[in-house]
Formats: sequence, C-alpha cells, structure tokens
Amino acid sequence: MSRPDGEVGGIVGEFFSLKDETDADYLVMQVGDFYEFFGDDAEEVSDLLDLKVSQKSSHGSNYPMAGVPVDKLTPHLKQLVERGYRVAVADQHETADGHAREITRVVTPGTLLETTDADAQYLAGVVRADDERYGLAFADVTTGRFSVTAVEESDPDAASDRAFTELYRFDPVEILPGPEVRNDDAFLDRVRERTDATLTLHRADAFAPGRATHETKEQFGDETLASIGLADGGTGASGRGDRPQIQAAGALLSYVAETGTGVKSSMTRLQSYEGDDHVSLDATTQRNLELTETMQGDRDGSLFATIDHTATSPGKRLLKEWLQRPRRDVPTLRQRADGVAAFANSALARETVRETLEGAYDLERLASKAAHGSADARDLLRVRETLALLPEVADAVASDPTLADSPLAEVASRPDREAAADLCEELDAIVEDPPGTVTEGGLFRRGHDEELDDLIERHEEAEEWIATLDDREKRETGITHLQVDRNKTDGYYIQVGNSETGKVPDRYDRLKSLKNSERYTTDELNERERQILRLEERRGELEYELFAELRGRVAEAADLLQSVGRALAELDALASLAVHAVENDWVRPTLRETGDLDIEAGRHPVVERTTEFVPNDLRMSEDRQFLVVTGPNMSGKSTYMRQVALITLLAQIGSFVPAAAAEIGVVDGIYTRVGALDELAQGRSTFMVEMQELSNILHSATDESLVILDEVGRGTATYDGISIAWAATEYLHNEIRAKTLFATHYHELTTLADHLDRVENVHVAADESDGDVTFLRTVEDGPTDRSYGIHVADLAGVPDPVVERSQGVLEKLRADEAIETKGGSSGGTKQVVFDVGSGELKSGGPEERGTGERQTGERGSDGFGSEQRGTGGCPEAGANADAVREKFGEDAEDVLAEIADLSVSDTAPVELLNRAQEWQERLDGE
Ligand SMILES: Nc1ncnc2c1ncn2[C@@H]1O[C@H](COP(=O)(O)OP(=O)(O)OP(=O)(O)O)[C@@H](O)[C@H]1O
Repeated sequence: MSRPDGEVGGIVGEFFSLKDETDADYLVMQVGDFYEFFGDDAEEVSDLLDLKVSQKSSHGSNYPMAGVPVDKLTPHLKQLVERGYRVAVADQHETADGHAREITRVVTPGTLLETTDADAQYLAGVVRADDERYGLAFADVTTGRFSVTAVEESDPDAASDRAFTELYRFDPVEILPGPEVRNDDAFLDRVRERTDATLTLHRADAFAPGRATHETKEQFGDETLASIGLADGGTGASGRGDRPQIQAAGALLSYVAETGTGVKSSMTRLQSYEGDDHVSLDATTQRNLELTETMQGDRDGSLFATIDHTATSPGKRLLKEWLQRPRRDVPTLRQRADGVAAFANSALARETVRETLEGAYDLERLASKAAHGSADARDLLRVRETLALLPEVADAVASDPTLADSPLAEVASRPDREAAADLCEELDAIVEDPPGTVTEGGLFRRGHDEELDDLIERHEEAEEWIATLDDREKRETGITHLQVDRNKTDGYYIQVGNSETGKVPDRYDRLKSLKNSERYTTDELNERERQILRLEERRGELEYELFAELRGRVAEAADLLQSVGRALAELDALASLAVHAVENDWVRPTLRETGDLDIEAGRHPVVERTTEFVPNDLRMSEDRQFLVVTGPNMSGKSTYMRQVALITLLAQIGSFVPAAAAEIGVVDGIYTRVGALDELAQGRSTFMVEMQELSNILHSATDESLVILDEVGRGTATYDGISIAWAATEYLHNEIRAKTLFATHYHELTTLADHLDRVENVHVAADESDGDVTFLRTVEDGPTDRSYGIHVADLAGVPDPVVERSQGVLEKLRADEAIETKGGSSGGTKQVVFDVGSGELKSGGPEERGTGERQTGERGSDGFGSEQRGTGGCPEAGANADAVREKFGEDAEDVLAEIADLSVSDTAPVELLNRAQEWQERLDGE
C-alpha cells in the first residue's frame, strides 16, 4: 500500500493532502534540497525516469519515495511532460515557524517552455457553439504563436469532420475540449485514436463567452481583435455575432494562467485564419498521403522527411506547416515558386545563404523565453548572433542578380534592418562567453554602465592588491614560503610554511593550523576582503538589474525577433525546396486558377528515392474528369494515384514537382480513401470506416477538388461493393464533378466509360509471356483484363500446391465449370459451382448448370463471365414452353427472347432496372 487510508502526518501527509488539491497526474514536492515523489507517484515515476525508490517512514508506516536534486528538476519534468503527463510542482518556502509548501505551478504538455524539439508545440481549445459550428484556438507558448478559426458547415457531421481536420493539421500536444465537446464521445474517441495529444478538462466556465472575451481582450487588446474582425460586433468567420473561436481562445489563456508557469506572457500575436485560404486536406488524407509520418507512424519515409533540407529549426517548422496547409491563392504560390526557382538557379548564392543560416538560432523561441523571463545571457547572445546574420543574408541575396531580382529580395528586406542593428548593438554589451547564471555578475562588457564600470574597476583594484600581496609580504617579512589564497570557509588568508612561522610579524592573526603550515589574516586583508565581498554583491545585483532591463527590451522587441525569425525561416524553407528540386530533377509547375491537370513523366516523390522509378503521364480535363485505373495487383495503381495527389500538393505549397513538366489547375481540396490499415486493431469494421470516409468525401468534395479512391467497396460482398462503387462513380461524375482517380479490381466498372461522358479508363500495364508476368509500371489508356492476383500470391511465397490449385480453380471459374472440392468429410470429392448471381459457391453437380457450356452472351472482360451474372436459375428457352406460358403468362416467351438479346455491357444500369421492372410487370407469375 502506498497511499494511506487514514490520516498521515509529517511530510508524507503533507504530500497526500497537496495531491488531493490537484488533478495533475503527478505531484512533486520540494523537501529541502530535493524534489520528492511519494507513494504511487514515486513508484510510477521511478520507472519512467529511472530513479531509485527508497522508503520513507512516517508514523510507523513506510512509503515509497523517489527524488531528484533541486537543480535537476527541469530535465526530469520535461521528460514526464513530453510523455504527455501533467505534473504539479509544490515549492517550499520559509515561514515564521518553519517551512510551508504549496503548489506553485502545473507543468503540462502544452505549457512546457523547455522543449528542445524543433516541432511546434500547440495547446488547442475546441468549442462547439451549436451543432454546425466549432471554434478553435491554437497556442504555441514556445514561439508565442496564437491562431484562431471558426468552422461552419450545414451538416453537423461535416462540421465535426472539419473541426477534427483542423486539430489534426496543427497536431497539438494538449487539447482542452469545451463543455459541449467533452460530452461528444465520438469526437473524443477520434482525438484519442488519431492524435497523441493529452486531453485536459479545464473548468467549463472558462469557456463562457463573456469571460473568454474578457481574457482575450486583456491579452491581445481591443485593437488586435478589431483588426482581425473579432472585436465586439465583429462577426469573424462565422458571419454571426458570437464567436466560438474567442471562447476557445479565452479558455486557453485562462488555463495557461492557472498553470502558473508564467508562459502567458510569451503569447503576443493573435492571428485569425479562414479555411478558404487553404486546400482542404482532411485528417484521413494527411495520413494516407504520409505527409509527416508514414501509415506505420514513422517519420522516416514521410514526404516531409524526404524533402526537408532545412538548416534551422524554424525553417523546418515552417516547411512542415506549408506541407500541412497547402494554399489555393495562385499569386502567393507563384511568389514562393519564384523564390525556389531563383535559389535553384543560383547554386553559389544559395549555398552562401544556407551556410549563413546554419549559424542562426530559433528567434521565435528566444523571444518567448525573453518574454517569460527565463532567457539567460547566453540566450541573449544567441539573439544577437542571429540578428547579426540578417544583413549577411540580405547582402548575399542582394549581391546575386538572380536572387536580387526575385521575391527573395523582398523576404530578406522585410524585417526592419535598422531596428535589428540597434538591438544587436545593445546586445553587444554582453561578454563573449557569459556564465550560465544571471545573478553573479560577469555578464557585461566595460562601457555599458558607468556605475558598473566603477564597481568593476574597484573590484579589479582590490583583486590586484590581493594578487600582489604575497610579493609585498615576502619582501617585508623575509618569509619565502608564503602564499595568499581564498576558500569558502576561511575567506582570504596568508599561508606560511611551518619552518618560517617564527618570522611572522605581530600584525598577523592566526586563523588555523594545518599539518605543514599556518594560516593568518591581517586587519588590512580583512578590510579588503569585506570590500571585495561588498563589491561582488553589488556587482551581482547591479548586473542582474541591468540584465533584466536588457532582457525586457528584447521581450519588447518580440515583434522584431518574430519578423527576422520568420524571414530567415522562409529563406531556409525556400532554399530547402530548391535543394531538393535541383538534386532530384524536379521542375517548376505551371499553376492555373482552375481546370486541367497535365503531368508529363510524373514520379512519386518518396518512392523515386528508393526505386528505379518508371515515370508516367496524367491528363485530366473537363472532358476527362474521372479516370478508372485498373491493372494487376502490385502493378502500381496506388503509387500512380498518390503521385498525382502529391504532385498537386507540392505545387500548392509553392514547390517544384517530380515530373518532366506539369500544369496544375489548383484544387480546393484533396480527398483520399485508401486501404485502411489500423482500424481493425481499434475494433472498428474496415468496411464501416471505408464507408465513413467515402461519405465524408461525397459530402465535402467540389468540382474543384481532387479525389483519390483506392478500391472502394472491397470490404463487402462483391456485388454490394460493385454497386456502391458504381453509384459513387455516377455521383462524383454527375453531381460533384470532382477530378477523380478510382483504382479498382472490379472490371465491371470499366464499362462506365462507355456510358458516362467524362469517365475514361487507364490501366497499369503488365506483360505476360511464357507464364511469367512482368510489371511494366507504365500507365496506358484503356481498361485491363487481368488481375494476376495468383501471380502476386506466388511472389509472396504462398506454397506451390496452393498456387497451382488456385490456378486450376481460376481456370474452372473462367470456363464456368464445376470445381471439385478436395478433402471433404466423406474423403471423396464433391463438386461445387460458383454461382455468379449470388457470388457464392453452391454444391451440386455440374449438370445443374451445364458442364462448361456457355449459356448466354460472351465472357466478360475479367474472365468471370460478368455478363452472365444474374442468369442463374432462369428457365432455359428450350424448356416446356406450355408450362412456362401457363405459369408466367402469354408474354413469357417474348420476355425471355428480349432478355437473351440484351447486351448488358452496353446498357446503362438505370435502363437495366427499368427494363427489369417492365419485364416483371409483363409476367403474370407471383
Ligand atoms: N512507376 C513505378 N516505378 C517503379 N516502381 C513502382 C512504380 N509504381 C509502383 N511501383 C512499385 O510497385 C509496388 C506496387 O505498387 P502499388 O502498391 O502502387 O500497386 P497496386 O497496383 O496499387 O497494388 P494492389 O492492387 O495490390 O493494391 C510498390 O512497391 C511500388 O514501389
């Protein structure tokens, strides 16, 4: 038992009563020079942090205890918090009658300032105002960024999807759900499944509109709110008077304040954005396209890891943000691409800029630390060094004609260079190699402050006096073994060897005797020592004051630091895109406001890095809007479709693309539905997930979207699957008119091209000769006729007898022959027939359906006799005609003849239905 049932006194009791005050996962409490965990906390934390557990006895019982020295708390806290835990810290302070302890702060994933990870660290608030509207706020205390947005949709599910998409895009480490959202189990389940964020229940009243608005105004001021249309009376993105995004923002601010971590001061800029600026990229699509991590959750192998060549953390963050939030506005994209092009064409200048950037520190994070008051002298030095790079970078850009003539010149000259130079000059006051503490002096150069200079001078004089004291004393006393030194217990002293203590003058006072020597002091030395201590103390105080002042000025210049930081990050991200383009032969795409997608010799940006890649073209236009992609298993259908999505996405972040040439009509959204990998593990039906994703696409896509469907309908019975795929195709083609690529093994769908104007077939080619299949990886017009699934089974190492037997079964199925089941309970063989009507294998002899004789029409393109499907069980034309007439009426024979004449593949499904209905009506039978 580690938590006592009854009353416990002493330190352990104090720990448990403080623990009752907090809902944090762990409590750590200061006890003298240590911070200690007790009870279960000690046991759990010791595992996580590799600490030793000892036993603390209190009132006759023992309790587990684990601790860290006071100055080692931060790294341990950081480890816990980065794993998603919230940790309350109780500090000890002196009182008249001893010590008291109270919780001073709760460190949480979203409020940890000490992160070393380059990634943004967002704290998110989500409010649902009513079913169709959500407000979201995102704060990164490490960089001071604060963004809000509102999401509104006509349908509650679509609104919830979009809110989740925004959350997923920012990838927060901690989320505060508002009062409505915390009761929405479906939403919360999704958050838990798809993100690593810690969910924190902040008090509900903090989300109330009045209180939240007050908090937000206090933090950012009325003017900021007004400037982004969110002040009183402003409607924001919602178009209504109330603003759920402000509720989310206010709750975030009050939460940050209540954690007591003091990081609220770092948040200085409020940005509001509207969904319309960006390409809609739902959470599923971000995952399916493996933008920042692979489907297996690894960073390596993602698009971001592949294209990232940035030199700085802010550059990395920005490039990732671009990738997660592609844009729609062509002018911005052209500007970025102009920048990439300029860097791509000027290798020398590009490398100069990149090398210079390597010396840059994270100005956004340093600005936050300065605002929070935790920046030390080394941090300010980093600010100075980074600011000093601005003119270097700007000059490198200005002195290269190609760069100077590109938007890069504007980026480099955007920050206020003069203000940066002024701050740099102020920061010159810091010495080259300052100490890690800010309270003990030694931080400033001479010339910064008169009083300090005077103190330093007097201090140096006194030290000089002491430094030369031994020589003077040796001369005066004639003692040769004499030395002057200082230590903590004795202060300054004169040490004389035992052999010469007889020469010691009267003015020496003995301090202590050592084995071979004696230590003395003198009145004069005492006086100097007091002087030095006074000077040191004053110098420490004065330097701290001066330092805090300077740090305050850096904090005030947060905007300047953010703007320099942003400019350097932008140059870094653009240079990184140029490096990748040059090294991998990417080209600049031509961007159009809307319309065609025309890619010549396109490649998959990630797969091309590890494979001898076969490039492929893509052409989509108004009259070629929907491509049905067929081809054998493993031939490259998914790769082809993903490469189209990724090329479009890269173009819409301003990047070059892996192709010989590309014309991209910008899209307003990219939607994908590809094979679900992990939902089964989460206990959800794969088919259910597939249908939810399809439903989302059919609700959200527009005629300006790009839709990628990989084998929709595969998760259910063949005929249900084909029907859904068929109907979804018609809907996307007729109603939505989105540019769509649809890979399928249902070859029935290839006939759609004959009926729907803008549907075309393409296939990934394979070559079959002498029973060997070679994947050519080339995409050609027209449908394919084979799946080669058995060939893939063979490649995958399925045992030979199974492969051979599959081949035999396939041939029988193709020939519509009965299959003999092997190894039945009777030990003999039994014959079954694949009933194409129901998609089931039925027992019975081949005589029930004829032995391999074709019954109607020609074999379907997939070899499964698709045109025969639905004919099972129909009476043969040669059967007893009278009996048929008697049972089904006079028209029966005509109806049968019409059915026999009908070409199923040339008839639209709707017409087929109409005809079937008409036939039924003409037949008298039941
Ligand atoms: N153009 C290409 N050049 C070279 N290799 C390729 C190309 N396209 C695909 N590949 C490789 O072929 C393999 C199969 O590709 P992919 O998964 O796209 O096939 P698929 O047709 O979608 O398969 P399935 O129908 O079984 O899902 C992958 O390992 C991929 O790396």
